[in-house]
Amino acid sequence: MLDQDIERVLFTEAQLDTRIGEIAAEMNRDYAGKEPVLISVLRGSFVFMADLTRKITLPCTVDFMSVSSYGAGTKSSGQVQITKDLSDDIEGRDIIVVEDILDSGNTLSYLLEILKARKPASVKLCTLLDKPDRRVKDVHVDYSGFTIPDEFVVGYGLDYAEKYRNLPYIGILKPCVYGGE
Ligand SMILES: O=P(O)(O)OC[C@H]1O[C@H](OP(=O)(O)OP(=O)(O)O)[C@H](O)[C@@H]1O
Ligand code: HPA
Ligand SMILES: [Mg+2]
Repeated sequence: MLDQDIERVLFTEAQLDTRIGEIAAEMNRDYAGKEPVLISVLRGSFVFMADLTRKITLPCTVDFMSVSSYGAGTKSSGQVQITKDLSDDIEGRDIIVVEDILDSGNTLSYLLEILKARKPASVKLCTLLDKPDRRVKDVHVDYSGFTIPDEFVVGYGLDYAEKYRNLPYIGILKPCVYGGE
């Protein structure tokens, strides 16, 4: 059972649902009269993206980009690779980048630079989790779900070595699972 590898639950399904409703309500106000493009950063943000977009009542479009920097470990390699690019042009569009977690900042600082170079009308960042203790790159966040301590978390899209993404809650992984103390 996946549950056995979890030290403690950080956010339950109900807590996630409530907070995501609040973020969507803010977006519904901020983008009234506009038609933003929500860009999901795969793979980690797929669950958050699905729940967030269903709470957005504005006309919007979705697109997907895939980047990877963690491989099978718990520390950023610092090397970010685009493994799938967007399907559509974003020039002149209001874009909202949707991420599961902002940790070292390596992924998003790289990604945001690439997206800004494509001349969108505006760029905002929405991250479900923010882990500021491990930041090495400065990244401005517009919508943040929760600030979390310096622990490796999994579930609700977040993985360790590609596992645990299907847990419906967010939990702290037992360090013994990844060889920590
Ligand atoms: O701020 P950072 O230290 O860069 O970490 C955050 C990024 O790392 C994870 O992705 P990962 O590279 O593991 O790919 P994944 O989304 O497929 O799990 C996570 O989903 C974020 O995209
Ligand atoms: O705490 C984390 N959990 C899962 N993936 C991650 N990518 C960066 N930080 C994390
Ligand atoms: Mg990951």
